[in-house]
Amino acid sequence: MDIIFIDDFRIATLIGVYPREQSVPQTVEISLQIGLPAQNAGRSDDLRDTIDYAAVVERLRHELSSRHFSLLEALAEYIAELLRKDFHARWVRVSVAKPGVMPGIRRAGILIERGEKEDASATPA
Ligand SMILES: Nc1nc2c(c(=O)[nH]1)N=C([C@H](O)[C@@H](O)CO)CN2
Repeated sequence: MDIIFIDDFRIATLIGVYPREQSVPQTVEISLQIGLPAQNAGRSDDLRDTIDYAAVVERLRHELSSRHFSLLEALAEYIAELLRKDFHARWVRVSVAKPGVMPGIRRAGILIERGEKEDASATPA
């Protein structure tokens, strides 16, 4: 399995359980690991054989500009599902965090993994 990663994508969105959080956007930090079959693009050197990380970022910008989630868990689940269904990721690790959410805490968040990490198509070395 090859893993595309996007680290600390910072974006403002409506997120939170409290009333104020439903009208004032907050910054969240999103990190993604996106697993796909090994070596295809490495061998072909063709963007069509992989997942375009720029397309992922643009899609998330679009989605998060028009949605509200109460929990970070729900946002992470939404992103994981989108990556698996629309980008055909085999396995994803999604972390979503709120920076500075409480005094003395750098950030708090959630990390989820979805899909199969084993690469059934991998040939033994
Ligand atoms: N497990 C979670 N706990 C909390 C969340 C969350 O998304 N997942 N959210 C909040 C509030 O929205 C908080 O961020 C406001 O400071 C509290 N706990």
